[in-house]
Amino acid sequence: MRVLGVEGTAWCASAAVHDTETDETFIESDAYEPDSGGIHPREAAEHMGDAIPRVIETALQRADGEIDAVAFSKGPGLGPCLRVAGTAARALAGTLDVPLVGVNHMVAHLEIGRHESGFDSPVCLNASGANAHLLGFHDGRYRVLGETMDTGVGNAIDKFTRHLGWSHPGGPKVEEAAKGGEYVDLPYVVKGMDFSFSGLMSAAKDAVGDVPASEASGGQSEHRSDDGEAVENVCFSLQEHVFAMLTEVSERALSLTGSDELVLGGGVGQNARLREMLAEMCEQRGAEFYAPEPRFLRDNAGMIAVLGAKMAAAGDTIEIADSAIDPDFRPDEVPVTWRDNESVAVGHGVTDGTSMSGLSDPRRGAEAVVDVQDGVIVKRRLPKGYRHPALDATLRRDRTVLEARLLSEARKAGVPTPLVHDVDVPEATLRLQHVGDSDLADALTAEHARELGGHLARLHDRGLVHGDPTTKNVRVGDRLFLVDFGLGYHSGHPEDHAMDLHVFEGSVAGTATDSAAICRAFEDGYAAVGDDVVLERLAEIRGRGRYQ
Ligand SMILES: C[C@@H](O)[C@H](NC(=O)OP(=O)(O)OC[C@H]1O[C@@H](n2cnc3c(N)ncnc32)[C@H](O)[C@@H]1O)C(=O)O
Ligand SMILES: [Fe+2]
Repeated sequence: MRVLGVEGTAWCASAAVHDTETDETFIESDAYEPDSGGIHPREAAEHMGDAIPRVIETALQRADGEIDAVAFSKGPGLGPCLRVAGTAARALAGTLDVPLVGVNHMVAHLEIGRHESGFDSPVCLNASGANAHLLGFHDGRYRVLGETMDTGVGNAIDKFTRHLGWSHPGGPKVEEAAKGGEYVDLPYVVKGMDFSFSGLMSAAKDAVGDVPASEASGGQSEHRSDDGEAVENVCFSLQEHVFAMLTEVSERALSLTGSDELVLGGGVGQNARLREMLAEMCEQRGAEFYAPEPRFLRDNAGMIAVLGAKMAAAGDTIEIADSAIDPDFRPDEVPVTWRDNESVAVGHGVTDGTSMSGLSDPRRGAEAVVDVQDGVIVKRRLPKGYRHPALDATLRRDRTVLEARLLSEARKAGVPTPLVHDVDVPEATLRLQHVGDSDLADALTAEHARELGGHLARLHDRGLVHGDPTTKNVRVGDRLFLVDFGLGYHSGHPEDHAMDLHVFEGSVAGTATDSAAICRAFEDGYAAVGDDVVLERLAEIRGRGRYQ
């Protein structure tokens, strides 16, 4: 089968032909480059109007007119651009009298890595301009295991470079400038498998200070402002922080799902440092890592044609009348018709291993290695080779200290936690009481979810946030125990409390079969003890469109 793909979500006007017999993909692209600033939706749509017919013509010539289906990006993306590309795709399917396939651009970023790697059921990190999220297949859909709470990763970096006056896109220029840089401290914000860039980007802008207009031009690494840190140092550190955050949450997703395969997708995936960190993390934990070649990472119609072919083969085509574009099309809205209903979430994962009982072999979680010595849990945060040593030392120390403190504060708030026998800060090691018989992930009932809801409400009431309350960080015995407070902190803000609930529900949606009933019981349990404002904020977080 030969499928012609059309891509036009934002900056890249592209058409491609994928041949399923030979597995060859021809791609013709024409990029929009703004004269100044970021992407202007109207200008980008004008570019689409010019370039889409041209790239389609080239692709058609290449295919000698033999096309069995036309696939196009239905969303997410910029409405004006999507409309132009969608109209062209519809017209072409009509003219050729072949079926039309509506593809989700984010799922395409993921599927191209799965296709190329031959992996069965990987976790996928999508690191693109307007998005950043982790996806895992479960119960017939790609579930969002974690994502940015504000801007996409590429857009965050591009905004920083706009502050420097550098032209769009900024990502490759930061990569270049970072080569001469040294480490400076910046904020690092990870909440379970979610993360946020806004604080980090403001701090990076503050660190460089005001950039004189005369210097704000091309994005060379020697730019220095009068009152701030050298630009190359900030670029270097920005990469170290942003990519370590993405690598950490990827590792947590591998742990939570028990998967040992990771694929990368999206334009930021072209960055060598990000790929290096992900590869090193996977190697350290014995997982496989695959990054597609650059032409399949940045926006391109090849990935649309490849997924379009799989969908067409599964009969997943649409009528013209149902082919409206959707600028907010989320990946978890797509019924996955082209895969067997297997699942990445096999539930054998460990996040920090605190849950391991009586094991002779140490177990490696996302966060730490845990073993049992004389009935006592020994939890060591070993250095992570992928992180810059200074960042690594800070995170290991701070998290060890905070974990010990929050475990005891939580107990005072009436929430069962293991006793802390000993804290060794230089070695980032805790000795903890062994609690419970299994993880909540292996004993996930509505009753337990309700009890957990109550415990989180008690924590929040005392101004404590767990930070990572997944089903793997709760132990079940005669009662529930909360463990692994390493991402915890103090806050009385409803947003932070609601994020705890969001993280728990994300871990349930990614792994459990009856997730709706579990989440209902969880929220009931929370409502019985806690503040309604937090549940209202949770609904708001859930409804937030994150395509910025
Ligand atoms: C909705 C859709 O239009 C959007 N696509 C998109 O944003 O284009 P994509 O090609 O996946 O990613 C572009 C981003 O990728 C960044 N980028 C490109 N090369 C980079 C590099 N070497 N290092 C860091 N970032 C890089 C650019 O700065 C830009 O922000 C998306 O997938 O979110
Ligand atoms: Fe993209």
